[in-house]
Amino acid sequence: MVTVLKLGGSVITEKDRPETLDGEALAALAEAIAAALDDGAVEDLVIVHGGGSFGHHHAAEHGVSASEGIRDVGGIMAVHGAMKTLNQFVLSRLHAVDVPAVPVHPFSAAARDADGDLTLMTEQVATMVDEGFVPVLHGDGVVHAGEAVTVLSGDELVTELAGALEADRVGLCSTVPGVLDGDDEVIPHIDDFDEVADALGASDSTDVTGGMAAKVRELLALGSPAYVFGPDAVGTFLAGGDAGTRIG
Ligand SMILES: Nc1ncnc2c1ncn2[C@@H]1O[C@H](COP(=O)(O)OP(=O)(O)OP(=O)(O)O)[C@@H](O)[C@H]1O
Ligand SMILES: C=C(C)CCOP(=O)(O)O
Repeated sequence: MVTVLKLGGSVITEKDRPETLDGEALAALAEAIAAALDDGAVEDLVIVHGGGSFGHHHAAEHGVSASEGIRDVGGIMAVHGAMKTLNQFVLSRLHAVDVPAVPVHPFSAAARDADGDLTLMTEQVATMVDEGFVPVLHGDGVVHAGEAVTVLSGDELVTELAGALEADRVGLCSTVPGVLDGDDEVIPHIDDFDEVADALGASDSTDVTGGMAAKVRELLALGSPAYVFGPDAVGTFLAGGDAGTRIG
């Protein structure tokens, strides 16, 4: 029973203040994750986190997105370095509550071809899980044929991992309580992109990878149900309950 959980960058950081952690939000999520592992609600867990004010500010500053690449090593290292810093914060908070979290830096484990299609090494993630660890991956830069380096979003990693590890449950924890309709009410279930396309916008803050519309598209392509929910519902999701919006 593999669960893939993404901690949104907009949840664990102050998204509009460069390189600022939301330590309280991260600690609360770490507690909920530790509790779910302790009481056996979740057996095998893979965590992915987004960029928030660590990755996205540098990516915007250096003009790199998921499709527009950069070759400048200084810019590449600014994005990758900031994401490694954020990853270290996430690991530390998980270690503080005895979650056996270990890092995977996607820059060194992935590539895109000229069409933008991603290949991600997942054998090491599977072995980490088999050995009782909780791998923690993150949005990152990725080498991209013909573009040098582009941005690899945490959402894309979630999709890849869910397929490769045959995940039973997939969850994206964001700042919103779910995908919202035109009246800001949570849409309980989405199984068709066009039905909700009008309500889906970009992110409110600096985000080079696309906000809610891109998430819904990625999750609908999964083939297994996925959930988008707010930080308060992470325990419900990990316990196997219906949290926020079910997609697919
Ligand atoms: N219909 C919608 N329902 C909910 N959120 C929406 C909608 N349309 C746009 N959004 C925006 O999408 C944001 C969530 O996407 P965003 O990419 O910012 O989140 P994240 O995954 O938590 O962050 P990161 O990409 O840094 O990991 C919300 O905060 C909101 O601003
Ligand atoms: C901007 C970078 C490097 C990470 C993007 O990951 P996301 O926040 O999941 O979209």
